[in-house]
Amino acid sequence: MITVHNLKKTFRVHQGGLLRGSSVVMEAVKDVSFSVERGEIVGYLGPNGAGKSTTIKVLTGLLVPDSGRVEVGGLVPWKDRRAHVARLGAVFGQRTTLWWDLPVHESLELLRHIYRVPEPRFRQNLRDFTELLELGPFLNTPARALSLGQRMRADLAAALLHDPELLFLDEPTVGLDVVAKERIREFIRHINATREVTVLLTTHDLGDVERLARRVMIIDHGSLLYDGALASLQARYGSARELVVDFEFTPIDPQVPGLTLLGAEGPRVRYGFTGAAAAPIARVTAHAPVRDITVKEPEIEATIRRIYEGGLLRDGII
Ligand SMILES: Nc1ncnc2c1ncn2[C@@H]1O[C@H](COP(=O)(O)OP(=O)(O)OP(=O)(O)O)[C@@H](O)[C@H]1O
Repeated sequence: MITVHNLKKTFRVHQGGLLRGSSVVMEAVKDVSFSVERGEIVGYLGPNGAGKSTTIKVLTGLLVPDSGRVEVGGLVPWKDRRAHVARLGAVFGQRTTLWWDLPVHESLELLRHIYRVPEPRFRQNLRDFTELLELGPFLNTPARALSLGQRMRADLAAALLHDPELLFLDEPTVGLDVVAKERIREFIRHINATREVTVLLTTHDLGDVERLARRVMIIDHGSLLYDGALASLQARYGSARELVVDFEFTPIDPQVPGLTLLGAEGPRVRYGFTGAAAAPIARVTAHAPVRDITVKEPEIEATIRRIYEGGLLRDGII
């Protein structure tokens, strides 16, 4: 579906004013290669300024790269712009594609004309999305009067009305409460499963990634640092699992052979371990009488932070 080979995009950045100042070349995307299969949901992650939007803009045909080969569904985005755009949809959490003063259904009608969606297909899609996204109560409301969650749902419908094969989602749940986030994620999963829509998801919300994407790509300073399963990222770069033990009494010596002591506060002691929990639990219970034990999994958030901060994957470590 998507093939990107040695993609490079630079910007000339002016310093000290356009007329007199000098300019430097900023390498937003350095040498990025990846491919995405039809029907995949891929999380595209990276800290601010990493190069995510630049990649997406090239993929949508908005920017022409300096060099590299890019094909989406057999088309070169910036060359076959019209045909390309007809096959993709996009939702940007931070802004809307709806007309601000028009009732939602009129925006959708306008998009039907722009994308030349056949009338029966439009009706069917509108029916489906109205039901799945519960658009009914606000189809007659202008976009400016929608809540953020309603606006996001209307934007998703707008992006999918013309049956795109590929969907770009940029922060699709930003600013929403947990219930609204979950509803949007459920819908994305649904259209991916039932319509085989390929999804490229850029987000800072790792909940989106955990719930939607099995595969993640991580970019930083314009270079791809990781491309693979979310699960292996966690297994390879996540911190250790944690055993939180409440002993019956404050142990005289909280050290347990084979476990890493992370901290002790009265009878509550935390240990780090890797692998299965059974053996560490047996060790702890043999050490002193135990009242309660919980296992804390390392958070994906912490793993990704470690990668950004430590440059863990840079310099050929992967
Ligand atoms: N039009 C432009 N002119 C000059 N520099 C740009 C332009 N667009 C992006 N850049 C620079 O390129 C780098 C990559 O930016 P990009 O917007 O792709 O990052 P990002 O990963 O999408 O970040 P964010 O998460 O903040 O959206 C940044 O240093 C940015 O300042």
